[in-house]
Amino acid sequence: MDDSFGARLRARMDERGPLCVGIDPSPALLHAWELDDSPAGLERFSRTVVDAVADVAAAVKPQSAFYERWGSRGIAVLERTIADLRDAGALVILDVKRGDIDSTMAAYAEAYLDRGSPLAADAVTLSPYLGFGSLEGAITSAVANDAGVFVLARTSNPEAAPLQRPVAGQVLAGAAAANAGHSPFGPVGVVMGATLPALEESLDDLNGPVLAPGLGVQGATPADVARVFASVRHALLPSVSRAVLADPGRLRERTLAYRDECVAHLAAARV
Ligand SMILES: O=C(O)c1cc(=O)[nH]c(=O)n1[C@@H]1O[C@H](COP(=O)(O)O)[C@@H](O)[C@H]1O
Repeated sequence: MDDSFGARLRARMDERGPLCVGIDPSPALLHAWELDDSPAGLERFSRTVVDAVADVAAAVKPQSAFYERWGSRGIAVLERTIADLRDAGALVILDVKRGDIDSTMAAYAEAYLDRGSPLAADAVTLSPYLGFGSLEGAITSAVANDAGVFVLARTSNPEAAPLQRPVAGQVLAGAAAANAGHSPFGPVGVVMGATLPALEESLDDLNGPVLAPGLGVQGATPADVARVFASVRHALLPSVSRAVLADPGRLRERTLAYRDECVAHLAAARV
């Protein structure tokens, strides 16, 4: 059986639809949930999200920053959250946006991708701004561990374009080269913001998944995502955090609503 990240992700997307749900326990959301801003609050928040969405999302994406705020106690909660997600059958994309050079990058890969690590996820987000080649060790490690990486290409935030536009072609070419020959997807996904008004770069040769955060609070709708990413609809993972997390009583309902809207708009989208 093919146990690669690409095969596992493909199976989840076919089974559950394409939605990725973020776990972003910000101080504002902890407050809205009437939880303490504390490791105990983080843990309660994370467990509640895991219970509500782990079996309906294609992937779940914990945002490491909100756990790192609490130092070792926060990281301990993140470890348990990753374990809970895996026990519940969810694919975990750990959002850490790491990027560094040779042995340092290798240490990050060991922390987040090595099967034996307490923080091992199915995939991590990586930043390519030390050169796409600096990620090579992490990509090799991902393949060896049946894991994946998502490399920032065109992010959802408004200030990103002047820096990223000139180099996005290199990022996409590097990802496509690493994915060549893999089926159904290679190990290297890319991050393309759901808020992008249009695709300026072709994703036709990527042969990898496309993570598109920015649904909801950042302004993108399922219709926008379907319009912009119609050409790669089978590889698209739209991602939402705050718009689903805002109300603890409606987590599952909002997840299913976003998922169903994404499925419907993607199915109807014209290339
Ligand atoms: O890598 C990411 O997930 C990411 C990339 C990007 O371009 N934009 C972006 O918002 N994200 C992350 O996706 C989440 C978005 O959260 P919401 O705006 O609440 O849906 C945050 O954890 C961001 O760090």
